[in-house]
Amino acid sequence: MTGMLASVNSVDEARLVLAENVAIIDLKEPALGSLGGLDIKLVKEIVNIIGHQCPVSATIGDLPMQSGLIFNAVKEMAETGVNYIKIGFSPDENQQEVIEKLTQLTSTINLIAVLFADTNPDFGLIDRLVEAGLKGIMLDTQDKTKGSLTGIMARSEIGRFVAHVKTKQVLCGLAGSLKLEDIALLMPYQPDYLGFRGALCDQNDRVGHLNLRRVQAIKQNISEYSS
Ligand SMILES: O=C[C@H](O)COP(=O)(O)O
Repeated sequence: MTGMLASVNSVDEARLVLAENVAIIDLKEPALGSLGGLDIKLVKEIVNIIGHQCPVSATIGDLPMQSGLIFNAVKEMAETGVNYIKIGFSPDENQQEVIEKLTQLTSTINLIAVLFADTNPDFGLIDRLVEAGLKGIMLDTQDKTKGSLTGIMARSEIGRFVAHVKTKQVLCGLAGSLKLEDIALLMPYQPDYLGFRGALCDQNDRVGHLNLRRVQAIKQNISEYSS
């Protein structure tokens, strides 16, 4: 069963997608980058409003691969009560150090690693992230001007990613400027989540406002392929 992850940046947007029964409400500030971090106080406010009606994830921002910086940002975000914290893993010689530092947190905080399809990600990282105790791995895109995940990475590679993550029995998500028509291309791989921001907004403008009809159309389309 594949669920819809919807990225939002305000109380109003969170309420809108909650009413549409999305599977995960993802808190981020798209204007600040691919994984732009939302103000911590606002995250806390939204988490309190959502209560336990829907799982909530949040990003810690597009941070460099510095273990102390990421560790502190995760700890701070965890205090908001979000269910999942998403961390971007850009190719960098410090990736292993970051993973090792995060093992101190993975028994108490649900961490999701985000690999970027447009940075030639190393799928060998999947095993190391799971061994460190992360609860899920997503594929997304870093440069939002390059188009959809399906145009950036060969579908065979996307399928290989999903299959690999699923064998590890952690959550598997796909995102990256996904459009309505990408749903049909990606559903055969049965990821746990398909994540959207731009396609939910007027004119596919990810820094613009959510459009209810677009949210409904994408939710409906995923449901049709799931049933
Ligand atoms: O986690 C999902 C992302 O927010 C997707 O954003 P995007 O559709 O603008 O690439």
